[in-house]
Amino acid sequence: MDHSFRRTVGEHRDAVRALLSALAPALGTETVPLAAAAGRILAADLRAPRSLPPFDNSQMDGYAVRAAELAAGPGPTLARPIPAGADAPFLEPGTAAPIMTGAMLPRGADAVVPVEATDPPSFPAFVAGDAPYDADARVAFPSAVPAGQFVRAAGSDIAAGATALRAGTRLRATHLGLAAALGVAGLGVLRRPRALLLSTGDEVAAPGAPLGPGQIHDANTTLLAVLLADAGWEVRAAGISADSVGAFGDALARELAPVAGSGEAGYDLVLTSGGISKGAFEVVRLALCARGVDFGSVAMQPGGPQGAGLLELPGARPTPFLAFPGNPVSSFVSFELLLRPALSDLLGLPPRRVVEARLAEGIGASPAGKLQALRAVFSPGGAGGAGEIRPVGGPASHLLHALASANALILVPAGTTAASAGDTVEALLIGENP
Ligand SMILES: Nc1nc2c(c(=O)[nH]1)N[C@H]1C(S)=C(S)[C@@H](COP(=O)(O)OP(=O)(O)OC[C@H]3O[C@@H](n4cnc5c(N)ncnc54)[C@H](O)[C@@H]3O)O[C@H]1N2
Ligand code: MOO
Repeated sequence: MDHSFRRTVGEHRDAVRALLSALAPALGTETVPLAAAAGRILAADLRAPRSLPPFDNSQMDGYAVRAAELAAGPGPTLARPIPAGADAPFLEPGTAAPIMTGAMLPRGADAVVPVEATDPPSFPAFVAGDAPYDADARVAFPSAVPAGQFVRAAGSDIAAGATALRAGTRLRATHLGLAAALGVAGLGVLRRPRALLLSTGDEVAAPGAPLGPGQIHDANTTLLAVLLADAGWEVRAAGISADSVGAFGDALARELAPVAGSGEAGYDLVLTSGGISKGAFEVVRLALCARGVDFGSVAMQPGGPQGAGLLELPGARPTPFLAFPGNPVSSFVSFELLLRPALSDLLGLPPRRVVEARLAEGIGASPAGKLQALRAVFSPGGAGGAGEIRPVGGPASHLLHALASANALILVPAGTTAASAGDTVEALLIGENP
């Protein structure tokens, strides 16, 4: 491989995909209780161990009846009420059984008449147990009731043995509610991949720490940790390494030392920020260019400087490694354009949506030959019309405030250097995934 690459966004994205492609099969699985499975990836198809509903039951508070009897002649007399959570006794011909929503439909019945459709429109006192059972209580029923009315048939939601959830599903509340209804207490999910995050720079201090002259607070650790955690990763934030090749190498070696007893490093990805461009103290590049990592430039702005490779440190397992640029917006754009697509492929992370939108104001000075990602606010159009998009801040990669107020990245193609108000552009939505 060329050790100082120049790549298009697509080429580097593919390189990142290739680097991480071994990840999913190597993750292994674990079984977790349902409440802990939210956001995790289902490891194998879940087959329904029973039907839902498990038995025919009533959809209304009312009376279980034989529909044909109502049309035929004198109304049925009242049987004893059917308690919920119990086996329903056979419905004798000529009778109607008071039944509550969810109670088992008695054999012999084929429809339910809601109580408000009868006369009187409320249950006699014995139904609630407020009076002794009264075989002489009379209720008038409508005469035309279709068979099946208000009956929830066994298996009408899902039949026993059918596939309830597919392997690869990123589990949400609705999936887990279904598993719970099927009586499944825990699910086999992919082990969460583990990432090690390391920020670099003598000028960078942890949020909360006092700042010396020329120092700034570390935005990247938080930004990247949250992006990875949202994507289902377990993240160890190893802090900030000084701008010294020795200190950086020591920090990496310490973090990647084999986990006691397992003989393996515990990370599936190491991600650094900063220290990779053309300065005099580019620690990441200097420390790792001879250790399996390639550094170079990708035709995008922000996010041009990049490093990627299989990190080889003595005593540690080769580990996928990515180096993002230090500017916070560059790190964010690198995650969205280069890393997220690989995570979507591997881990079922929903891809970001790309939309077309009309520019509310013109844009200019996009660098020739580079894809530019401009921060912007997208407003969806009404009634099928294209939405509108308005750039916020500017193209520079230190503008975190503008990034925080953006919900989209305008993607200005490599061949375009300017566009006018009213032109249609493509934008990546970076707000909540649908
Ligand atoms: N002569 C050149 N200089 C630069 C070039 C170039 O092509 N020629 N490229 C510029 C571009 S583009 C970028 S992006 C940056 C990338 O630089 P590095 O990845 O080496 O990052 P640093 O120099 O360490 O930092 C850049 C910038 O970001 C700030 N920073 C770093 N870490 C953090 C953090 N964790 N939280 C907040 N801010 C951080 C740092 O203070 C710098 O201001 O290089 C350009 N230079
Ligand atoms: O690529 Mo740098 O990320 O423009 O600021």
